Amino acid sequence: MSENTQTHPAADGQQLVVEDLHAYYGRSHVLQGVSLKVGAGEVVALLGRNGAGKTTTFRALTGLMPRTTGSVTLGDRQIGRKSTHQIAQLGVVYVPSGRRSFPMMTVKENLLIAVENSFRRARRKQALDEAFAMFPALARRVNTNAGVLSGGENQMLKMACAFLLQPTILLLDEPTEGLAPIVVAELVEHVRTLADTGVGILLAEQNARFAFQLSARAYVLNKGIVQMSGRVSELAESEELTTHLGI
Ligand SMILES: Nc1ncnc2c1ncn2[C@@H]1O[C@H](COP(=O)(O)OP(=O)(O)OP(=O)(O)O)[C@@H](O)[C@H]1O
Repeated sequence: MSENTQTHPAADGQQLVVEDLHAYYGRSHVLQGVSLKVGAGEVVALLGRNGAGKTTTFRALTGLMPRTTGSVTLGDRQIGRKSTHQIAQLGVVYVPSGRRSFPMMTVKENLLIAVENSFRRARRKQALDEAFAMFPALARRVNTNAGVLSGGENQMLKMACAFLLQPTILLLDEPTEGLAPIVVAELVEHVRTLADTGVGILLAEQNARFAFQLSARAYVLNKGIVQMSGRVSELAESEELTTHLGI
């Protein structure tokens, strides 16, 4: 991964543009022409019920689906045909839902894996310090095995690891899944702080209330199709939204 003069340069202003994305599991045509945009420093919600296609969208954007068509660009680069590793190196980083940190390794060891991928030795300590400053709860658990963290702490660890990969665009998949409301409220602040560093965030959520606190724009998926999109201030008033999300 490329080095920059600052430890965490704000993302370089590149926009993610997805046009007419189709994805298939075998014969099952799951995404049927998804188009969306995410700009630098923007939090954009990707809403939809269970099975609407949110995770499949993220998998398709990061080279994890067996068959896709359509165009995915980051800035002026086509990334749609690249490998998962190359896509991450170019700055599109996927944070899956559920518990996926290395459970038998400590918080610090998990973070070091990300740091060693992204920074030369001389800059690693500074980068780690920045991650701990951004997620103070992790600083208090530095030598704790990731496997015994609470759900909220684990989510923070995943977000901190992603931050250390110096993303341009973060794909955050249901960060609130299974978390208590008080922890969800704390996560709002962390997602905002990440976006304030210039990272564009595409936030997949069933929890529309959480997503609406963070996002100015949203896309609503239903059966692999973008059924609605626009400004959250307008979508939130729509009865159609209630039908699509069951809220
Ligand atoms: N490995 C798979 N093989 C076949 N079909 C799959 C597979 N994974 C998901 N699907 C199907 O693809 C569709 C979209 O699922 P996806 O997981 O993308 O939805 P989602 O919006 O992320 O929902 P959830 O919140 O439940 O993850 C669903 O109909 C689902 O059953």
